[in-house]
Amino acid sequence: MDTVADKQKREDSLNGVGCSRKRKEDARFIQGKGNYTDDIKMPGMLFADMVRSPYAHARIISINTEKALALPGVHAVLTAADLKPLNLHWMPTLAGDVQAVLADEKVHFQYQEVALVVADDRYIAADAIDLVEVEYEELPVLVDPHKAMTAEAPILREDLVGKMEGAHSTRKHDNHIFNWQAGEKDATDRVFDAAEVTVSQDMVYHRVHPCPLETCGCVASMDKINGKLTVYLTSQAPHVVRTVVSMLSGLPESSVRIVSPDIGGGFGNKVGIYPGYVASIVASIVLGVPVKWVEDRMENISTTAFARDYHMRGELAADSNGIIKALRVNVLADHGAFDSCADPSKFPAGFMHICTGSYDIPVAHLNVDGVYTNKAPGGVSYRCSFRVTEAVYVIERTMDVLAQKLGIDKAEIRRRNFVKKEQFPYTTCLGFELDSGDYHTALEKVLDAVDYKGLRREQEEKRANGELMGIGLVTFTEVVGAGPSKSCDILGVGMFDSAEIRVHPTGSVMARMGTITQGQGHQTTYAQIIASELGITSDEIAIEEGDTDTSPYGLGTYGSRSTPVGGAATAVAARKIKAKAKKIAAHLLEVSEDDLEWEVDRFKVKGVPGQEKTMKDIAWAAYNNVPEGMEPGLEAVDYYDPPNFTFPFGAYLCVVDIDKDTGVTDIRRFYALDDCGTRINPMIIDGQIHGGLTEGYAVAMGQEMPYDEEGNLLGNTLMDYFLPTFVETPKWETDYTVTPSPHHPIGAKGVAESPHVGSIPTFTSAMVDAFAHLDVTHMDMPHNAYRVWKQIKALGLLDN
Ligand code: PCD
Ligand SMILES: [Cu+]
Repeated sequence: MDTVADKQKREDSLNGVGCSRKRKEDARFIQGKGNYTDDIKMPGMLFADMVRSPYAHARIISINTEKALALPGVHAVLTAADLKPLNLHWMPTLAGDVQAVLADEKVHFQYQEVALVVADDRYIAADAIDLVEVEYEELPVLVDPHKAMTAEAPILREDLVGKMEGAHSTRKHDNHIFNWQAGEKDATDRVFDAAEVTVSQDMVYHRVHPCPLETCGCVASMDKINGKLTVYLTSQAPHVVRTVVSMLSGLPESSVRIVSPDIGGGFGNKVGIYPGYVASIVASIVLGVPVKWVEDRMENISTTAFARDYHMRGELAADSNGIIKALRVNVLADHGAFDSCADPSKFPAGFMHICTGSYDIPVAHLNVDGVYTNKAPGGVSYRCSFRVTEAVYVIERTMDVLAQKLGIDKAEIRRRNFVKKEQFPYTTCLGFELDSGDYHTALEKVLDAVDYKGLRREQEEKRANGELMGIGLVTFTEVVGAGPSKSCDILGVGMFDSAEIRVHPTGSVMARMGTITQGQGHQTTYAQIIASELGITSDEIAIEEGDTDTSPYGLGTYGSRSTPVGGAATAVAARKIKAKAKKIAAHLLEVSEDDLEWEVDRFKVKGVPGQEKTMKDIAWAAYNNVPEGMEPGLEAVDYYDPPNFTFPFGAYLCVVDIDKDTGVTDIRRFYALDDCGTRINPMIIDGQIHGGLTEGYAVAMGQEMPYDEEGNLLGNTLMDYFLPTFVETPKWETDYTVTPSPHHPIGAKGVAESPHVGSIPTFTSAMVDAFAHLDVTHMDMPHNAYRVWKQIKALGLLDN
């Protein structure tokens, strides 16, 4: 007998969408049984290490490898001269520039790759590094991006001199990379000229570095007998790497296999292709044996994929009630020595034009100039969808400045300017179509939860006592899920993603995706989507990603795109299977398809109790009893090209107490409300939010990549570079609302980046708020105790 209880029981046993299922992958991780790139061992494998430049800008006069080659155990030392005949001494970047694989005549940043040593083991390779003699002639160094386009600036990229047509625009100077604009300049300027109130705030979004626990590395293995190149690589985008390797090497894609094994965190650091990978592949081809190259922590921090380094000015025009009339944003982007930003091809400034935020802004103009400096290349989206972090920072900071100028409360000014629930889908004046949102509800929920009015009263009392307490508030909108192929591609490949699902005769499932988990728990959550769609329990569904020989082509995992794109492909592929299953069920039950209805895990004949076939029955029949003319088997592939991005949002509030004598900050409270539409696994979402908030805290309060005037990076170890541990990390409070995406098959939006994107301006907002009564409108990050103390001192607040 079917009862409601029975149905519920079957539903629960699926562990499908909405269930806080424990992470399947944790069983191996917590037992030390993960399989990372450095765990890969192959017969005859050699080890590589990199000779790097001590100078930020210098000409290479000569490289002498003799002594290094004479060291017992050393097999080869590769330099640009060895790569040149193969035309591999330079490689194309995702941003349409080129980057030296091994320095060719010149070094452009400190620690740049100069030569690769290959030896019997890592220790010998490291000893041989010291024996490679490189003679340099130092050149003037350019560190300050503001000086890059001046007449006195040294020219960095001699390979580009005279080439004034860049990949994205005409170049105005030899150190200029591109100019990129969005919106309407004249119309915006006119509104500013006539506005009742305007504000303008300069801010530096400092250079930081995503810091995954596992550094970058690879094992390259050229099998000369079979002509097959296999590379184990800690990559967030293995299929793209395969395409690029094939294009560079001339090997057919079918002869290249890229495998991303377990990944110890990505955070955007593992999207790009680094010189070490190319050099290791060449070494394996030359030597005919597998070559392993794994960088150390210092190499990782100093040379791979920095993030941010945006020097921004945010301007708002408004009326005296704080209603925004126009937004103007100007950016000077420091891209380092080569433009290797990881952005979709047509977006040299990523999705910076989401800088209209959650607000109904009639007109805006965004201007971005990218320049070269003598710093490491990168420009990756460190837990953000391509410059969304920067965009949210500039609008949220400028909103606060406007509120302060008008004496309107931060919450109130946001309330007045929000895009309203009934305005969705809402097209921003810079061109994004926000799919869904309910900003007012989210904000009010947070204000109630923390007793905002009470906090403001407390702050007033504290101020009267000379104490420093700040309240930060941010209401953000992100753009994630790159993206519709019509607007987004990487090297010409559209940014769809894929899923391939096979249901076996006994009803268990093997599914493969074009994305790749780095700790997000995809093996757990994709199974939940399939479970709900097909009525098969999650535990019987195996998920595999990351091997280009077996998984369908996909663009990878970054920019919180796995759920919006890969998750959608998964649901659609499952629905294709379900449609076939329905035909088989109709055949088995000898009724028409129209007579069937779906219930949890089975098709039932409407109105005839007991006449039903479960997915398990159908799976078995798919391999021995299908309707006349139907092919056997039960599987489907879907390549999903999303119609739009998804726009998750949130409201974050932070309370800080600052010690007046030391500048030490205590994050007393941090309340984060996120809306990512349909929630697949609430526990994983909570974990993702904790992780993102912690990384946001790191960026806002401590992480930085300071360079001295000679281009020396000061602080490239974890002694200097702030990686918060359990000890420093504040306590996070999380909350949610659910506003599904109308165009996503299950209504889900991405979530993993939101906490990072949303929290960083919240910390700054709180820090500034502590000093707002003293007319401070902005403080640049990182808000470490020393910098805060200097601010306190400058304001004359110290007693002695
Ligand atoms: N609605 C919803 C959404 C979501 N989810 C979940 O959560 C996660 C996430 O998701 P997403 O948002 O979609 O994302 P993805 O794509 O997957 O991922 C990516 C991200 O992720 C994050 N997180 C993490 N975690 C970990 N552990 N590790 C890592 O590394 C990482 N990284 C980071 C980053 S940075 Mo970039 O790359 O920068 O752009 S971006 C990023 C997964 O699992 C999923 O399923 C759910 O449940 N629901
Ligand atoms: Cu970004």
